[in-house]
Amino acid sequence: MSDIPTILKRILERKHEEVAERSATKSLADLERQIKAQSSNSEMQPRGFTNVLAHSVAAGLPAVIAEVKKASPSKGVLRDPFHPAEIAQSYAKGGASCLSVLTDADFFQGHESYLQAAREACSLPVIRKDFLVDPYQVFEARAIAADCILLIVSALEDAQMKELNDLAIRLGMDVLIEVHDGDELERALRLDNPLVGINNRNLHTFDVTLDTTFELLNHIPSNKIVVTESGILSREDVAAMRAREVHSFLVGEAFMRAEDPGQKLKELFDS
Ligand SMILES: O=P(O)(O)OC[C@@H](O)[C@@H](O)c1c[nH]c2ccccc12
Repeated sequence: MSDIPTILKRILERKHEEVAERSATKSLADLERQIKAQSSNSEMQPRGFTNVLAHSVAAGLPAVIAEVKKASPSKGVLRDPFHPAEIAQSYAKGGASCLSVLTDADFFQGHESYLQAAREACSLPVIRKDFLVDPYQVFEARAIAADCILLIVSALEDAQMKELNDLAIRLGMDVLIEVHDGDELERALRLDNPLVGINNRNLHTFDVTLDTTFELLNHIPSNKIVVTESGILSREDVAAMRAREVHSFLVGEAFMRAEDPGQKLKELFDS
């Protein structure tokens, strides 16, 4: 992994430190016990992230994974003040299929409590958006009731990716596998997983182009659900994707900059 980009590399280094710090405070065994103790609580049951997307797509409707994100390394602060529960309710009202909540603190000003607050405020399935490099973080995701995790192919070796994927599934969560180029896609397709995210943002340079999705699309078997991620800003962007049979979208910035995020969702996606 010598050529991983500096920002991604910095983030991943920090994630390894974070896991070391956190597991010194709360052991993996403690986390597992917590998950077990919570498992009888119906509020904690996984909400079926992939299922919700699959239903929309089968009905020919756009499925929007609406992101709760205060800031990003490339754009700085996107929303201030920032109230995850209110944003979640607004998204639910606006017709979102699922939520994506950034839990990374150091680069995205996210927090685990934001995921919990957003999830409690609605009945939508939620993906923990973070940089997962260790099984500890997968257990952590389930402990805060995440319904799905993100795995970024460029951040992981094959064996690690499979380990984290299988663990998430064992814990009842779904997995969104994120790719940015053909090599990563090939690696992602080796996992038996229905959800493939194509990130239009290059994590090396932060450049965004929707062509990333258009180019990789032809190499994805039709039984996969393709989620186009990042840089969806206008109704034209949405129309261009739908014309190519891409019906699932992960959108953050366009919503976060709007006064009423759910209203903005309707503006972009209502026909
Ligand atoms: O804000 P945008 O351009 O609509 O993008 C949302 C989402 O795709 C982006 O936040 C994202 C995609 N993959 C990630 C991995 C980590 C952190 C963030 C991301």
